Amino acid sequence: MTGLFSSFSLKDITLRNRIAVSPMCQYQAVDGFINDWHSAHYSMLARGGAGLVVVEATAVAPEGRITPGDVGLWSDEHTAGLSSIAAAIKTAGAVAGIQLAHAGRKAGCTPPWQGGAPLDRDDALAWEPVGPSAVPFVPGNDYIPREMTKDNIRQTQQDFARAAERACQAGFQWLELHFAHGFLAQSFLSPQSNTRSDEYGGSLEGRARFLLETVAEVRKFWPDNFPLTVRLGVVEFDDCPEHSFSESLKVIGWLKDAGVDFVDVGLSLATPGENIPWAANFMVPWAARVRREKNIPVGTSWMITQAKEANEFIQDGKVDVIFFARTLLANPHWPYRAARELEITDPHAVLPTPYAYWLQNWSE
Ligand SMILES: C=C(C(=O)O)c1ccccc1
Repeated sequence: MTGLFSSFSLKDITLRNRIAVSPMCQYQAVDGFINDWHSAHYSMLARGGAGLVVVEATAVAPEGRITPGDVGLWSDEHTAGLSSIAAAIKTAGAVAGIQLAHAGRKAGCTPPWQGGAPLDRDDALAWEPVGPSAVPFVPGNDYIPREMTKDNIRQTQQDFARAAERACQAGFQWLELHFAHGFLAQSFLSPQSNTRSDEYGGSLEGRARFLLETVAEVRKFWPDNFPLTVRLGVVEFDDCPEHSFSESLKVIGWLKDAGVDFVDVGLSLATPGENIPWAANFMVPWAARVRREKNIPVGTSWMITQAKEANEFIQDGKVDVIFFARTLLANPHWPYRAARELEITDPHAVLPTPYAYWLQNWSE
């Protein structure tokens, strides 16, 4: 019976259940390197019973970091640390995934708990952001990205490809390209941020070109038998969400043709003024439409917290995998709680043996 605790196979990879740890930036790295924080963080989440653990937005270039504390994979030297994370995730029984990112015009900021604003220009850690056009994320703000040249574009696409190659070398088996949240790829797609008049702007084909060319380059280095996925902001909640959604459906068709196997349906966040309809499960209907209209497996996230609802979304064929973020931060053993609530046979078995043994006959 399909449900939250049924397996999910894509290419040669099988998830033990439909619960994914959503990539969640920790902003604890130094020069992109993994440290004890990440080791404990990802081991904790992987031992909680999820089927897939996706490592946080990992920068493909130093200037693509959201903050100086972002994890990086722009250098061969980063591979060893991430390989230990991939190994820990797989040892715990989950599939190891990683999200590759470039924050574009949203790069070079402080972590959200320090305000999330751009670093002071005289901060030794600061750098100039880049983007499709010299259009700031905050209208009228003087934190203006440098417009990328075509050489810059090609270099960034190669950065994604080489980072994908390193991710495979590190042992990851699920790759997510971060094409959402107003970061670089999303900012090429959105006419709010891309005012280019060359082949990387203007028409939808032009605005999607960076995404499609990046997928084509990554496809050369990421094994065909492992899932190549994207997190894509599919809707801009402006005065006509259906317009951006219809564009996104076309782009998803092109991405599928280019070799994308799965879409993690996300938010655009291309501009600060979006009127996001925050509510429980509010992205599920959008994900279900993508799945139905483009015949591609999907996942989604945002304010999904209830096991019975999540189970129904899978059973009803609305989504294939659910990406949980704060639900799992709040309780890393949430999958075990969900298994009990859904009355799965041997719910304790979602946990590693040393935990499962002591919980097999336990009740509160
Ligand atoms: C740091 C983020 C990411 O990696 O996507 C993010 C950005 C905006 C909202 C939620 C998460």
